[in-house]
Amino acid sequence: MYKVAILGSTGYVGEELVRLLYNHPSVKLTHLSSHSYQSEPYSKVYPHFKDLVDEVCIEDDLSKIDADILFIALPHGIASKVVTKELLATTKVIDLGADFRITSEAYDTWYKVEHFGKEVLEEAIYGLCEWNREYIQGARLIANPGCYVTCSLLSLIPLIKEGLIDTSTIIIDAKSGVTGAGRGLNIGTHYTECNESIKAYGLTSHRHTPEIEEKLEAFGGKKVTLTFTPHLVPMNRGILTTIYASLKPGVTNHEVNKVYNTYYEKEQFVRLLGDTSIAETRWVKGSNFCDISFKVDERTNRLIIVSALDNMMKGAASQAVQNMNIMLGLEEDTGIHYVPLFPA
Ligand SMILES: NC(=O)C1=CN([C@@H]2O[C@H](COP(=O)(O)OP(=O)(O)OC[C@H]3O[C@@H](n4cnc5c(N)ncnc54)[C@H](OP(=O)(O)O)[C@@H]3O)[C@@H](O)[C@H]2O)C=CC1
Ligand SMILES: CC(=O)N[C@@H](CCC(=O)OP(=O)(O)O)C(=O)O
Repeated sequence: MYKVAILGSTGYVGEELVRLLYNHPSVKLTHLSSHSYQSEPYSKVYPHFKDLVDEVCIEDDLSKIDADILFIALPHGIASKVVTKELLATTKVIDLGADFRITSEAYDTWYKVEHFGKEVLEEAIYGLCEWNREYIQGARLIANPGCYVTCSLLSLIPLIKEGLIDTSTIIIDAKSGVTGAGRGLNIGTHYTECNESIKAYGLTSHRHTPEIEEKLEAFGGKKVTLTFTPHLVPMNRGILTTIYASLKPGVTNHEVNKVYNTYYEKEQFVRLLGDTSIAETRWVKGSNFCDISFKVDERTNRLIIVSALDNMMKGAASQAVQNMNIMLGLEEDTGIHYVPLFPA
């Protein structure tokens, strides 16, 4: 049994990690950290864990944590202080925040907080499992991708890699459930402020933009500058990305289908709906699936890709566990092969 610690265990992503790892056959949850709930039983913070996870939350003092694997589910800006070469010498780390996902230059520009871990940043491996397995296997530090980013990258990388779309025309119109904003109090996610309304935010400035562009270039092989506009939707979970791009001359529906199949046919967590049904957040809730659908608009010569995943699962916690499974040489679907929850 591998010993696992979680920093930020009381946040939404931390809670999802606890749920998944509690059921994971190869790990034992040994340290659940919290600032606000120190010395409180975890099941008091989240009563659905009663009689299941009653362990007491501890402070996030790493000198008191002896774990084989450390998940960090803290707001960005903290992990870069916590992760050191000394820590990595004894512990595999999976960070679910943004601190190790992008170059330090992009981080400085878009996050505007000091990065304290530049010495370890260069050894971080980007944990987009379907595209980076080979490197994840030997990694000591994983940067788990962002939720909007996972949905966007899985949809776009094959098409860019195979030159099917004009990379100067990409527009990602994305929607997120409210859990995407975390559990902390925030006026924008107060019930009366977000219910019965849909709003766009972060126009031209959302922090996932550089992550999407950087990784499309890394995995797709072409420099991309795109428009990314996220929206907050009054639902608990889910990411839906509707992506528009002009097709290169002569590219047909058949070719798009073929390319997706080439890359994802054998991927158990990417489900291809082709152009026969359209991806929806409800069909992936509580699962590690990313559903991808598309339609060629022959009138405008534009491709429209609609993809969905659960922001707390494939967009965060279950992808992090998938990364852990790869790092440890376990079956990749161990503890994360859930049928989506419906109705939810
Ligand atoms: N929500 C989502 O869908 C996704 C989130 N992420 C990323 O995962 C990370 C966690 O997100 P999420 O769970 O949503 O956020 P939450 O706000 O729900 O949880 C954050 C956690 O960190 C602790 N915390 C807050 N501030 C501090 C601080 N200053 N120092 C130490 N601990 C602190 C909080 O609890 P306590 O006070 O008990 O310590 C809480 O446990 C973030 O980096 C986020 O960007 C990534 C993908 C998707
Ligand atoms: C709805 C909402 O507010 N979503 C968050 C993104 C989710 C998140 O936590 O960001 P990372 O994936 O980078 O960690 C936002 O737009 O900032």
